[in-house]
Amino acid sequence: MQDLVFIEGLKAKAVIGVYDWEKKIQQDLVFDLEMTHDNRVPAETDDLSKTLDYEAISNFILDFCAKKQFELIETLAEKLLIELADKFKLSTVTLTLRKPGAVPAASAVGVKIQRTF
Ligand SMILES: Nc1nc2c(c(=O)[nH]1)N=C([C@H](O)[C@@H](O)CO)CN2
Repeated sequence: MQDLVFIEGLKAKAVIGVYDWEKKIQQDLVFDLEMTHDNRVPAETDDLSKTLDYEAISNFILDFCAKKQFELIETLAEKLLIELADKFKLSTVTLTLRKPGAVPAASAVGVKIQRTF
């Protein structure tokens, strides 16, 4: 198994959706991320700068959601990963993005994507 740094259940607010009423409100989104990283290097040096800082990455996602607006969660997921990969030098990332309120009969709906940069 490859080493990972992960973030689970990160809750963000965003203006997101295809319908007119959705463009006037903020809705909940929930992010799970798995990012491959060789964790032996930070473990040997005990140095935050040698790892993927899950706090900085979480804050980047919250800020991205607060500032950007899209119709599809697919678009948000794709554009977010491109910016995250550039800023944090990510290798392979798996992102699960849930929109919990979208289908009341479902506990959650969303998308899952994996990209290698
Ligand atoms: N695959 C997707 N399907 C749907 C999306 C989406 O972003 N991706 N969005 C909507 C609406 O915005 C919906 O969330 C409103 O409740 C419908 N289907």
